[in-house]
This record gives sequence, structure tokens and C-alpha cells, in this order.
Amino acid sequence: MGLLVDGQWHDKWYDTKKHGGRFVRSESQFRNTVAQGTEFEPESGRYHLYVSYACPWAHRALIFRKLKGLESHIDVSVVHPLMLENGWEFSDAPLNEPLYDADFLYQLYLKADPEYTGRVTVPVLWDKKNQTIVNNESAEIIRIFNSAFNELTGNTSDFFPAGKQKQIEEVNEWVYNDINNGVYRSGFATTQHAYEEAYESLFAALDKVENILSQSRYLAGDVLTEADWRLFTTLVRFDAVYFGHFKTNKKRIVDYPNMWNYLLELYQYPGVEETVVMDHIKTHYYASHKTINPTQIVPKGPEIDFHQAHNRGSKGSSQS
Ligand SMILES: N[C@@H](CCC(=O)N[C@@H](CS)C(=O)NCC(=O)O)C(=O)O
Repeated sequence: MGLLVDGQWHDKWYDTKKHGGRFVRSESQFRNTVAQGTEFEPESGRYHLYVSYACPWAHRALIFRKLKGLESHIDVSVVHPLMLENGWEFSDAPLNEPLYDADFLYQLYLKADPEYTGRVTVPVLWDKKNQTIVNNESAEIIRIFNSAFNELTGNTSDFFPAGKQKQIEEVNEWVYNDINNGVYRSGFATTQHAYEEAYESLFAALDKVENILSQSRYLAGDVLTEADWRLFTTLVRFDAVYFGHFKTNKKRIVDYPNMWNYLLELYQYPGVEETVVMDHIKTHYYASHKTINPTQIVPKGPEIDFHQAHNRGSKGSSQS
């Protein structure tokens, strides 16, 4: 775990002291888009996606690559699940870096900006033509995938439809703060107060989701949108990792009838299951965060059956 400062790698854990023990996530810095008539034109084979299977933010991008039929147009590389003193690393195939034979993800950040200062995060959308990072913010990468390559793929499924955008943005805001990032704010807190603050807002937000899903099929009404996929990547990790490792242990997702069935529905959505790689997820969290789990022992359980039938959309389900 570390970061780049003026192009130099420093092995350093998150500094929570200046925020009273709270974990504060830094802003992503590469924020370009892919569009006709710009520096980054939509082209097949031009872009490369770097992900960790463990990472919920990278997972969003992997899901959108799948849902939007981009697999033959945008190749993907997966880092090793352990993120230790050199940050994200590549390893032997299939966890190798195919373009430059890089050992570490930070080498790609340095290729994009030799003086880069900041965290070295996944996902990264890389442009092979200009040899640089187009974007390293998952919220934007999924919007790029949602529409920028439609002419190439002919896939017009829209997870950010015009009539729903305001509602989606509103949901994203609290889901991000209290749930997606909320689990990290709980797990990376270094004071009791900061932990409890994150824990309370997380479970209040999960109650809110449960309530919405008792009345509506999805978070923004009856259509599946990016708001659902953004929540999904946190929910699918929750019972296996966050509940124990991040101490978010008031309830599991399986204890919320509507949310659990919704999670099953999304997991079983065509193409999604293969993006969920549970051994990378568990190994990464339990064995990379030595400040939280110094023995690096990865728990064997829990046993979770994501294949069981769900009741979403059926008559007589708990939805009204
Ligand atoms: N806001 C970014 C966050 C990405 C992020 O924090 N990824 C984590 C892995 S889950 C990471 O690479 N962390 C490395 C670090 O913070 O040094 C996004 O959504 O793309």
C-alpha cells in the first residue's frame, strides 16, 4: 500500500490522523472521456482496462464492459489480489501486464505522468495510441462504456437513461457516501468515534435501500440502472468481507429480505456472475490490510449461495 509523490513511490498506509481517525478517499485525477472528434476517439482495440477482481470500483467497470458487449473491443488485465508494499502488482499470466510487461501498476501511472502525485488505483482505462490514462474514475468509466462505443457494438442498452438521470444521481450520492465508501469509512477508521459514525450511517442507508426495494423493483424505479450496478458491487462483497473484516456487523445482506433477493437477481443477470471472483475478493481484503488483519489469515466462510431462486418481479413477493 502506498502512493506516488512527484513520480517517486512511497510505501505508506492511509493517513487518517488529520481527519480525526476518519478515512477520506482522495479524488481520481485522470478525468478524460472517449468521444468522436476528441483526443480519445471510440475505436475497437484501442483501449485497455486494468482492474482488480477484488475492487468494487473496478468491478463496476468490468460489469459495464460485459453488459455493453465491449469484451472484443476493450481488453482487460487483472492485477494480483494482494496489494502490499508496491501497491497493485502484476504477476505471472494470466495476471501479467501485456502491453509493457510492467511489474507494478504505478509504472503505468508514471508512463502517463512521470511527475504524478497521488494514489495508484484501479480501475484504469488506458489508451494504447497515446500511451496514457484516459480515466481512472470508475463512475466516469461506466458512463463512457454506457454510450461511447454504441456505434461500434450496436449495443444500445442504456443504464443512464435521459429521463432518470436526476433520480439516479440523487441515489448515487447517498449510496456512494454511506454504503460504497461507507464500508471503507467503517473499516479504515482509526478511532472508535469515526468507526461508529460510519457504521450508523451505513446501516441507516441499508435500511433505506431495503425500504425502497420493498416498494420498487430497482433503486430508480422499475428499470435497472447504473445506480443498481454501483450498489451491487458493495452488496456482493458485504457478507463475505465487510461484515467481518470492516466490522460492519449489525446485519448481513442475507438478513434483509428485499435486498438479498435483489442481490440474487443482479448476480444472476446474464454475464455478471463471471465478473465476481470471490477468492480474489477475500484474499485481497483479508491479506492486504495488515493494519486490520496482521495474521493475513483469510477466513474460509461464509458459505453463500448466490444461485438460489429470487422472488423479484414475481407475484406474492415482498414487493408491493
Ligand atoms: N474513486 C475511485 C476509487 C478507486 C479505488 O480507490 N480503488 C482501490 C481499490 S478498491 C485502489 O486501487 N486503492 C489503492 C490505493 O488507494 O492506494 C474509483 O471509483 O475509480
